[in-house]
Amino acid sequence: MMLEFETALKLLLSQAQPLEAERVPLDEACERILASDLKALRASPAASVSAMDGYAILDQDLGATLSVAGESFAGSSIPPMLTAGTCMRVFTGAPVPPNADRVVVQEMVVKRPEGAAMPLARPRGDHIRRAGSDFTPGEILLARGAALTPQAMVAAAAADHDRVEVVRRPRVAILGTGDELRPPGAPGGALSVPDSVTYGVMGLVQRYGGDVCMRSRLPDRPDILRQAAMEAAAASDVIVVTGGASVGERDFAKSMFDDLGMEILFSKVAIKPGKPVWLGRVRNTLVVGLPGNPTSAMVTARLFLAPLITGLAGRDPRYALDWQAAVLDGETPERGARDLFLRATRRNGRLQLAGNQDSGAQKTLGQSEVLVWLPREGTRHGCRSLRL
Ligand SMILES: Nc1nc2c(c(=O)[nH]1)N[C@H]1C(S)=C(S)[C@@H](COP(=O)(O)OP(=O)(O)OC[C@H]3O[C@@H](n4cnc5c(N)ncnc54)[C@H](O)[C@@H]3O)O[C@H]1N2
Ligand code: MOO
Repeated sequence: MMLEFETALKLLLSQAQPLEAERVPLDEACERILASDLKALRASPAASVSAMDGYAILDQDLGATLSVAGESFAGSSIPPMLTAGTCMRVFTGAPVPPNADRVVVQEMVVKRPEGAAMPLARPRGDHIRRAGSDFTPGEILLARGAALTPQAMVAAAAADHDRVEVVRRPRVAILGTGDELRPPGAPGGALSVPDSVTYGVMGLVQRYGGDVCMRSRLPDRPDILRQAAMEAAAASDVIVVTGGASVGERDFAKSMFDDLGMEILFSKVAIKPGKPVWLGRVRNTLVVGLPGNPTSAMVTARLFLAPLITGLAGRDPRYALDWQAAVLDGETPERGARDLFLRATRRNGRLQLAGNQDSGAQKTLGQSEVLVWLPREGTRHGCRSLRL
C-alpha cells in the first residue's frame, strides 16, 4: 500500500534516535553533536580584567595627575588595591586592582613627568570585564543536541574541556546495484553507465553527520547481493541500497535481505519522483532503499535519509527538514494526486523551476539548489522549499 508522505516521514523519524555517546578529544570534535549539556569548568574571566590598554583608576581621581603604582599584563596575578592618587598601568586582558572603578584608555591620558593626567569628564564605559561576567563555573554553555560549530568550539574550549561527550556518528554502508554500472572514468561497454548515485548519497551522508564505512557497486546477482547485505548489516547502523527498488525482473534490493529477516517499515510512498522508496530494519541496522533513477534517488535521500542520519547523529532530525514558504518565479504547476518534489534554483529571492524534471535527469539535478514541495490536491498548505 502506498503511504502518504507525512505518514512515511513520521515512521522514519520514529527510528531517528541518537546513537550512544562517546568521549572524543576536543581537537576532533568540530561538527560533532553534543550528547550531554556542556558545562563550564571555570569562570570567565577568572578575575576582573581590563578590556582596553590604559590606566585603572578610582573615580574620585578623575581630573587628577596620578602616580603609576605598577603594571599589569594578561596572565599577571591580581594587583594590589589602588590607593587614592595612584593608578595602575594595565593592558587588554590584564587583571585590574579589585577596587578599580574603571580603566581610562591610554588615548585619553596625558603622560607628564609628575605622573599620568586623567580626563576630568567621566568617560563612557568602565572598560572592565568583571569576574564571571561571561560565564560562571557549572553554567551550561551549549545544550545537548547542539552542533560543535566553529563558534561553539570556542565556547567548549573556553569552558576548559579537553574532551567532550558527543553522539557516535552513524556508520553507513552504501550498496549501489545494477549490472550496467561501472566506476566513472573506468572502461566498460558503450551502454554501461557511470555510477553517479552512490557519489551523491555519500556526499549527503557526510554532510548530515554520518561516516561512510562501506561503498560498493554490485551486479544484479542474488548470491552476490545476499553476501553484501550480510556484510553490510554486520558493519553498519544504516544500509542504503540504490536501484532495484521497482518491480523489474532484476529488482532484488529487498529480497537480498530475506535471509536476514528484514522487517519492512514502509514500501512505496505517494510522492513524485521517488515512489519506490522503502525503509526496512535488520536487527539494529536500518535499511533505506532508494530508487535507482538519479533524481529520484537524490530527492528521496534528501527527504528521508538526511533526517535519519541527522537524528542518529544526535541532532534534532528537523534540522534537515527546515521547510520555508516558497515563492516561485512564473506559474505554479498544477497539483497532482501525489506530492510533487521539484528541483529549482534561486533567482532574485524567487525560485526558478528547472526545465527538465525527469527522474533520470542528472544535469538539472546537479545545477539545482532547492527542492520545492508542491503538495497533492486537496492539501491546505502551499509550496514550501528545502535547501539541497
Ligand atoms: N512497471 C513499472 N516500472 C517502473 C515503476 C513502476 O512502478 N512500474 N517505477 C518506476 C520508478 S517511479 C522508478 S524511480 C524506477 C526505479 O527503479 P529501480 O529502483 O528499480 O532502479 P533501476 O531499475 O535499478 O534503475 C533505474 C535507472 O537508474 C539508473 N541507475 C541506477 N543506479 C544508478 C547509479 N548508481 N548511478 C547512475 N544511474 C543509476 C539505471 O541505469 C536506470 O536507468 O523504476 C520505474 N519503473
Ligand atoms: O518516481 Mo520514480 O521515482 O519516477 O523516478
